[in-house]
Amino acid sequence: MAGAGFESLERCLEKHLPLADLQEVKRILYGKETRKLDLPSRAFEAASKGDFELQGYAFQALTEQQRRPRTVRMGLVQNRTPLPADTPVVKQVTALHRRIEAIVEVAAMCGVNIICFQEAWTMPFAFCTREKLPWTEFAESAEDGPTTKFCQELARKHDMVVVSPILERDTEHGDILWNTAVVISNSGAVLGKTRKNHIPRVGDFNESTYYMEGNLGHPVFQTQFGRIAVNICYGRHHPLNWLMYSINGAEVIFNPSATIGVLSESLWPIEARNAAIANHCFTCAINRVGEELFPNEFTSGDGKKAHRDFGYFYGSSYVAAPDGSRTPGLSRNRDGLLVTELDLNLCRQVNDIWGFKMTGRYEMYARELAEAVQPNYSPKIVKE
Ligand SMILES: NC(=O)NCCC(=O)O
Repeated sequence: MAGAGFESLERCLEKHLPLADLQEVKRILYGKETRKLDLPSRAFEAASKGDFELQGYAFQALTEQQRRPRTVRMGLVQNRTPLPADTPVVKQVTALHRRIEAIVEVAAMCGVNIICFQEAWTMPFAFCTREKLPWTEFAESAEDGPTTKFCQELARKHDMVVVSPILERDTEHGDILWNTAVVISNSGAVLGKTRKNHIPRVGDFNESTYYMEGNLGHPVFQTQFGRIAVNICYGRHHPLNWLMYSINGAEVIFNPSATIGVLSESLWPIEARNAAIANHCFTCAINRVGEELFPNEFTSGDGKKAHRDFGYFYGSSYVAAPDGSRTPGLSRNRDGLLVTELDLNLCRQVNDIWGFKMTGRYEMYARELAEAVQPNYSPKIVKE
């Protein structure tokens, strides 16, 4: 399994394919070509100084007679945890705040309207350990914890909507933990929060020791820059999860994630992209980067030796559009900011062509699913 040595699929194709073949391969693998965004040179300079990658692409929609283009810029941030996992908790959180602050500065130079960070961005992805302290100390209030306050400052300063996925401690309800994304308006107000609906129990991703399946359903947030939703990590394997955000009107669905190569790298380019196609919306898939080493060994319940690392988080964040086109991914091995310009009018334009909302037969599925979840249901198998 490739680690940091393999930079990205795109670089590999560009390096090895003759130009004519490369164009055809990209047409088939990536759909209609996204235009490179002309981002300010000072943004590239700041990114290079801050040692993170900066890429920018634009998706086009057709010009309409009665609606003006609804052009907005999204920022996706992928990053390593800058300090070792055994550093004191507050130091780690502060280092992450400083890192993200620098990346958001560059996003602001690039005119980003909505920015989203990776899943549980204020901490190492410690859920594999199944230990409680110190990891549960990374949990914070979604409404007024230090990270939310930090993001409110960013939102106000840069007139930017901030999507901040954190480990939430809900002091109003028994001090319990949730895997939550806080959505902060560009005014600086907390617009609301959404919780991870599907919790993995796969190998080291056995997260149910910490929090249970979200209880907030599928909220969509009306922002000044479009209607957004957040489908956290493992939720991307569940087509109905994407569907419900889309039914509630999401035009852009973020998928902040933490996932490793050995488990999901071949699924990664497919799932969020397929969700964009199936639901006539944009999807933004974000993954963390690098290896995280924990102080104590843990096992994965698979008979293999105990280990202290999780595997390789392969980055590769990308955006997919309702017409099936997608940006190249950020690299597998560097912190990065992906800036994309979207015309949200594309959602309805593609809906009018393919008509999945119209042909979806939701009433039939609602009826059949309502029957199928009954304890006395017997599957409709026709036998001789
Ligand atoms: N964080 C998380 O839900 N990871 C699960 C692994 C995956 O969905 O690829």
